Parts: sequence; C-alpha cells; structure tokens
Amino acid sequence: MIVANWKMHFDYKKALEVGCAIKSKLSDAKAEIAVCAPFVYLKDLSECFKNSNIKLGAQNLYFEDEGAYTGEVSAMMLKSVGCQIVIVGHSERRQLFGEDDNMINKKIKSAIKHNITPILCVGESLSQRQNNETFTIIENQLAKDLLDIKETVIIAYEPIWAIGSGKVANSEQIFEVHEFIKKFIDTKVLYGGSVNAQNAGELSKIQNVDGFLVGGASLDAQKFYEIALNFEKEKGVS
Ligand SMILES: O=C[C@H](O)COP(=O)(O)O
Repeated sequence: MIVANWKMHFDYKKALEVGCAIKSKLSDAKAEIAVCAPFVYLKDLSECFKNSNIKLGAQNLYFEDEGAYTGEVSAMMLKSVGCQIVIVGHSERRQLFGEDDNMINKKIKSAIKHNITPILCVGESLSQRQNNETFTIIENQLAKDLLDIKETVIIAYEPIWAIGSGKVANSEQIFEVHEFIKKFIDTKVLYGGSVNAQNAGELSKIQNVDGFLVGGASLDAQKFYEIALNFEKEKGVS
C-alpha cells in the first residue's frame, strides 16, 4: 500500500492537476494506492478518482459527529464526500497541535464507526532513539491510541527524525520496529520518512514493510508513481 500525504501543500488547481495525474498513472496499479489531501480538495478529488482504484484519504478528523466545534471536520463529513482512509496521530499534529493519545484514540474510534480506515502514525524522536527509548515510546503510543479497539487499523512507522529530513531509517531499524509493531497488532505496517523514488526499491526489500506513507515525494505525480512501481517490482505485486 502506497499512501500520499500531501500535508498543507497546493492550491486548488494544482491539487486537482497532481491528483488527476496520479490517477492516470496509477489507476491500474496492483498495489493499493491512496491520496490523503487537504479537506477542501476532497470532494473534487473524489470525482477525479471515480472509476479507479485510487483511494481518497484525509489527514485528520475530529471525533464528534456534529456540534459546536468551530473549524473541525468529522468522520461523518469525510464519509459523505467519499473518504475511505484517514491519517491519525501524525507527529506533526502531536507536536504542533498538542494532539494527545486520548484524543487520537477517540479519533480512531470515530473513523471506524464511519467505516473509514485509520492510518495511525507512531514513531520516536531523535533524542528518544539516542536514549534507547524507541520501543517504549512506540509501545506506549500503540497501547494508548488503540485502547479498546479491535478493528483493523493500519500503522505507519514514522521516525520523527526521518520526516522531511532526507535521513532515512536503515533497514535494520525499520525491520525491528515493524516486527515489534506486528507483535502488538497483526496488521499492515507502512514506513514513512524521506521515502523517494531512489530509495523505495531498497526499502521495499525489507520483508515486513507493507508499504509507504510518502510526504514530499508525493507532491510530484511522476515521483510518486515511481515509488509505487519500485514497490510493486520488489514485492512482486502483480
Ligand atoms: O506522512 C508522511 C511523512 O511525514 C513523511 O514525510 P516525508 O516523506 O516528506 O519525509
């Protein structure tokens, strides 16, 4: 599974241009492909992704369905514009907006209630890794974020120090964290953090990597396409 996280990029015209280019390049992809776009572009992207295998995703949600929550967007609303996937607990939201594990847990439950597949992001900071706290941090995030949740949740392992930095975690680091996550929950585990068209092939060789959550390189349809292609080649997805 290859997921684009566009974060807060593009104006309307560019978002539709890149979204439609991704659709035309990857509509026959064998790997599962999803594009997580800013809220305001979702409706039109859902039209663009019609009759293709590209899944529509959001980057966040609020856990209540409706009410006096100025500026928030609920799972019910996302579902109504065709969203199938939502990213929850991205480190940028944890760090910049103080999103805590309790809130993340409620968001995951709300997504599931509306039949939207959550992608839960977990990962350690550089200082936590240097202090040998990686597994404790990840176990703590998984335990709290997935409390009382039995349904399918996709996990994205994103070491914070690898996001947008050009510093990719090495194969051993990725393998052991994915193994740890899969012991906790038997599900798909994606890797995220400076994935690009050049390193996607090598990263795909790691046996327990089930796909990627791609930030920067997903802003270019050709680069995103090459990542998916390299993944399919290495994994023998056909
Ligand atoms: O959600 C995506 C990640 O934060 C990775 O971003 P990046 O590919 O720009 O490092």
